[in-house]
Amino acid sequence: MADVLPKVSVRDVGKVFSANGREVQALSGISLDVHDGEFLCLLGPSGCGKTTLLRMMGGLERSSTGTLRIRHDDRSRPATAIVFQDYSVFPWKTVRANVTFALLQAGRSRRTARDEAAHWLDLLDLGGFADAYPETLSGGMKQRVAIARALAVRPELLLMDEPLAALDAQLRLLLQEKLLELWEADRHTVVFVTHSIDEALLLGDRIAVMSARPGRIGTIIDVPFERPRDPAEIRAAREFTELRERIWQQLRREIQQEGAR
Ligand SMILES: Nc1ncnc2c1ncn2[C@@H]1O[C@H](COP(=O)(O)OP(=O)(O)OP(=O)(O)O)[C@@H](O)[C@H]1O
Repeated sequence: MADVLPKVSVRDVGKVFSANGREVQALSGISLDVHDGEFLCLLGPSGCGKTTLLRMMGGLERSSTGTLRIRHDDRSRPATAIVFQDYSVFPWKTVRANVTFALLQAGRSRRTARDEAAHWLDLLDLGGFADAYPETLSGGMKQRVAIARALAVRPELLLMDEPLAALDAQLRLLLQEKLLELWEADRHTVVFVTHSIDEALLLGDRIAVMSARPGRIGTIIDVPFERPRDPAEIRAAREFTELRERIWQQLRREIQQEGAR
């Protein structure tokens, strides 16, 4: 009955870090399911453990308590791929080689890797920069390389940790729209960490709002906008404004509580 199991199943997960003889309880009692083909956003105050939870899903961190399971059905695809905030691309490789390398690692033949890399670079409007090195690119372009690389290997679960946070406001809007378009074309499972309520409302199917540290899942909001979404229409909708305010009030309380401790 693999098809009824969630893609990601998190049960009562806690995480304690030990640093400089001090223990930090980063997460506590996290339970959450992510379903096949769902775009789930994690939103929460700074330091509430969003990155920690995402890194656990990507196998980069172990939980201290509880269980976290990722359902991996198709062994020809990687279980996960991660896009970080800081444009983590190989600086010594060209744009094309960055993407081709990931595809070779994922088991593609050299020829298929080259063809698929070209396809993804075109989709991310990087076709004209295939032979450039990352240092010659803007932040937005570097991040598009990182996104192309992650999407190209077709992971069963794509994890994104504030991928647009370092971009300027206009570029961020453009890349949000690009991500929306690409995601709606094939609807793979995504967990996306963001600080932006607007971004979460535009992209997400559900938004998990976390409490201040130790992070817990506070509420989970179903985003009511139908797909495919038109960004301009969504941003202008009354429901968008109302939901944004509701989520902000909740975040505000969490941030104030954190500040009062
Ligand atoms: N390797 C580590 N060692 C010690 N403490 C850590 C480590 N990683 C994270 N922490 C602590 O765990 C808590 C959660 O950190 P995390 O980065 O997951 O939060 P976040 O919600 O992603 O924060 P932000 O929104 O600011 O990026 C913080 O208090 C952080 O200092």
